[in-house]
Amino acid sequence: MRDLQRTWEPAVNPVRRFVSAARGPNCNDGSMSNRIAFLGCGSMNEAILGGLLEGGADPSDIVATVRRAERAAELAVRYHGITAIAGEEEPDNNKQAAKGSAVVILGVKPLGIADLAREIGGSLSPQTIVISVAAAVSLAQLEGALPPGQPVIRSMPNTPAKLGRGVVSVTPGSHCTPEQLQKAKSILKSAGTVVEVPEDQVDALSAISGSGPAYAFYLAEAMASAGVELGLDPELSLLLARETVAGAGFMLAEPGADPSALRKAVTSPNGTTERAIATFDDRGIPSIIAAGARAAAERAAEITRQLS
Ligand SMILES: NC(=O)C1=CN([C@@H]2O[C@H](COP(=O)(O)OP(=O)(O)OC[C@H]3O[C@@H](n4cnc5c(N)ncnc54)[C@H](O)[C@@H]3O)[C@@H](O)[C@H]2O)C=CC1
Ligand SMILES: O=C(O)[C@@H]1CCC=N1
Repeated sequence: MRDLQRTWEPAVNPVRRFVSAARGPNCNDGSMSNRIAFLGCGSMNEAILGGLLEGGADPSDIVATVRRAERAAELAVRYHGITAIAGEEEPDNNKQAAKGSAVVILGVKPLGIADLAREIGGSLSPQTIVISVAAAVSLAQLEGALPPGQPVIRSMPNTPAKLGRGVVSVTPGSHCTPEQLQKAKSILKSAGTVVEVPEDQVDALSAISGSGPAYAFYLAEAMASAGVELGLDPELSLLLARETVAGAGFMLAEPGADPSALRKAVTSPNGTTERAIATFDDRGIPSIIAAGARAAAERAAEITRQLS
């Protein structure tokens, strides 16, 4: 097998060069390497990768696979020292990355997960922990596509993982030992708060924390549009919306923060905020949000059925 440690220098020389691996597929003492493979490094896997590096992970322990060479170059420049391999250049990229990795994180779309799991099955060590971040792909579906006995964890992260502020759920499969679960948790905690949930709660969790960042961004978009409607300059309105949602997010991140108490602290009796919140209540915003979350969870269940 060729060395996995590669870097890119597109500003100077767009041609990939290979340098020697810091660690081989297995350490000399027979233990697994520390390598973590991100197979399918798009939005979600990149966010986790970024969080791990922010948390102090060694870039030479990280390998990422993608389809396009341009994307591999982008990742290798953004996260200096990692290895990024494009399938359009090396069709066995996923197998190369999986081989010798202690942890493999599957980050392709739900429909592609089983094919990817089957593709890499023969390259995994029996101890390699396979983590899937895909919505709707069940542990049974994952285990069915991997070699018998492979340790598997179903996870549902979210994109603030990139800043180490994500929420990452873990649900161990039937062959995952407590030590392997602990190892996965200790890796994922660089990406944010790790919670363990039973599998029958993953779709609900996904509808709140997995999709949730999009709801917060949607709120910021709506606030920015509302400001323009009230006559603000669009650039100023966007700035106000972004900084306000971000600032409120920081307040929510304080230990013990209570969203209801924080809201009340902004809402003077008979003041302006009270009028806005009353309008939101009249229009049924809480039930609209609940309906959206329910629709997200139902869609996850629908995809699971389609994959069976
Ligand atoms: N985006 C999000 O906020 C969240 C996404 N997820 C899950 O993460 C998974 C990925 O979603 P996104 O990152 O949003 O999608 P994405 O499209 O941004 O990323 C998928 C990446 O996989 C690559 N890819 C596809 N097939 C490949 C293959 N055979 N080999 C190597 N690379 C391949 C694509 O080129 C792309 O870069 C999905 O299963 C989704 O359910 C879970 C939680 C949140
Ligand atoms: O929209 C999706 O399907 C993924 C799963 C949770 C967030 N994004």
